[in-house]
Amino acid sequence: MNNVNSDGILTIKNLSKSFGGIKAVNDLSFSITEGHIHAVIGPNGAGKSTVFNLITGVFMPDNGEVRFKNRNITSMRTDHVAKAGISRTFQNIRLFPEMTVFETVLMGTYLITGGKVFPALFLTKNFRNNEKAAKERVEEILHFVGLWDMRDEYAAKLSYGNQRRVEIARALAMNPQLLLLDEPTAGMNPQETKELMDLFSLVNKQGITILIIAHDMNLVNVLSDQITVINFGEKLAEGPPKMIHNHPAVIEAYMGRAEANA
Ligand SMILES: Nc1ncnc2c1ncn2[C@@H]1O[C@H](COP(=O)(O)OP(=O)(O)OP(=O)(O)O)[C@@H](O)[C@H]1O
Repeated sequence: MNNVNSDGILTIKNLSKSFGGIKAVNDLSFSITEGHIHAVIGPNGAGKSTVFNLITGVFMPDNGEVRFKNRNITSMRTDHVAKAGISRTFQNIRLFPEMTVFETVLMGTYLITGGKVFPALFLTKNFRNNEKAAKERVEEILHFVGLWDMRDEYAAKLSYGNQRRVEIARALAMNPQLLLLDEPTAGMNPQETKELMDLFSLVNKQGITILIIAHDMNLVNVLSDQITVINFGEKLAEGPPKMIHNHPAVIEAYMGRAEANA
């Protein structure tokens, strides 16, 4: 189970993390191929969000390694992980109530502008050039995600589906090579889900590799190239959607023993 392709854009090797007595992630290894949409699925409490938090430096692993583009990023600070080229959205949408859509996405470009106080205060030429480039980038992204007409509205007042788009736009503003999406369609209606799936495909076609956590089997079956199934923090199965869909251990873990036997 722990054989991993170490040529992937992101490789996790023997990763473990416990909280008290709970092994949230247990000796987990997998690798994501550049350009793929890779899904991580599993029942509630399986350890999916913990994996994201270990990749992005929110938690330090007890054991194991995270490599991004052949660079060891294990336990790297979250802002350094973002600068290295990994950005993410959260399971619970995190938006500032007093910021417009444009301002929120502009925040994501601080990696381009540097976000430094001195040049901002004295409006240095460099700062103005960076600021102009950042605003142009935000405009481009807002058109891309379909939010340009809502740019001056408060982000937190938009529909749930559009709030999620703002989060995705903010993540894209950081120019990621790898985008991590933690249950991006949770709480969405079928129409919003369909539209977001189309958006993820478009993002992927721009050359951005995607790692997505999802509960919705249909979503991952349609969207992903590869699926890693985890349960109790361990890898249960891995493969393309067709293989995972019919995997008895996955059906049992994911949908319950009764359905597996039906
Ligand atoms: N900060 C924490 N402190 C203590 N326990 C935690 C913490 N984060 C996660 N856990 C525990 O680790 C286990 C894995 O949780 P995690 O949130 O990673 O699972 P998940 O697969 O993302 O679940 P869900 O699908 O419900 O979001 C759970 O038992 C959870 O209670």
